[in-house]
Amino acid sequence: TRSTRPQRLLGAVQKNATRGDPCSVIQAIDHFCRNKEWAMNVGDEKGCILDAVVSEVNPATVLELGTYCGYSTVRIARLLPPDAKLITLEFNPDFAAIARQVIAWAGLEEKVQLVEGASGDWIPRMKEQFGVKTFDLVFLDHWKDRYLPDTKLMEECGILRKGSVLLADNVICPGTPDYLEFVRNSPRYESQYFKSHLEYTKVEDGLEKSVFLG
Ligand SMILES: Cn1ncc2cc([C@H](O)c3cccc(CNC(=O)c4cc(-c5ccc(F)cc5)cc(O)c4O)c3)ccc21
Ligand SMILES: [Mg+2]
Repeated sequence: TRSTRPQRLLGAVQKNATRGDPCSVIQAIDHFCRNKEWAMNVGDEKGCILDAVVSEVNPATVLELGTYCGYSTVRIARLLPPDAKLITLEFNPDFAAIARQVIAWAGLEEKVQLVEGASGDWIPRMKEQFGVKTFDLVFLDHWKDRYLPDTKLMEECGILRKGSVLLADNVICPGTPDYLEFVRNSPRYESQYFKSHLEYTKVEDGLEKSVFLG
């Protein structure tokens, strides 16, 4: 039977990237998506903004909502200090299977815990299951209508601390209007918009960085 796009993306990584070299994995995926098949990775342009925020926060604990093929997982994990931990949630088993192999090809398995399941089910279990008290950085890139409910859930579960940074992809395209209105108007967040473009296109998109004020 015909392969899937994630399978073809993994093939491009295994063919063109060097094992243990995260930058070559990132380049191989960006080349594949720009020249062969578009895929919904955060991409190179928004990826540079993601890199800057990760470097600024220098997080010990990161939560990623929506792994997909692991592109942003690799982008983030490659910048983390040695004993930092990235937990990434993926509910789609086919995406999870590809992402595990992409993360392994980059040699970043030690820093990444990929959990198969839905954000709503796992956010309440972070403390007991993984011994994580709070997250220094959360990258939101899953279903756009889940950004707001999951942010409220993270607050309720106490996994955000004063200064925790939320970085949300696609706030313009496909768009997350309810989330944007919330973080921009809530007194409990200091929000900033980073204008960019939808991955591999000229369409406007951007990242919203929101600092939880406790
Ligand atoms: C609950 N829960 N918990 C974990 C979890 C994980 C997932 C999956 O990883 C998953 C599956 C399908 C879709 C997404 C969201 N991503 C998008 O929909 C998206 C679209 C576009 C775009 C833009 C323009 C187009 F024309 C078409 C697609 C550009 C982008 O960067 C995207 O991130 C995420 C889902 C729910 C989950
Ligand atoms: Mg996205």
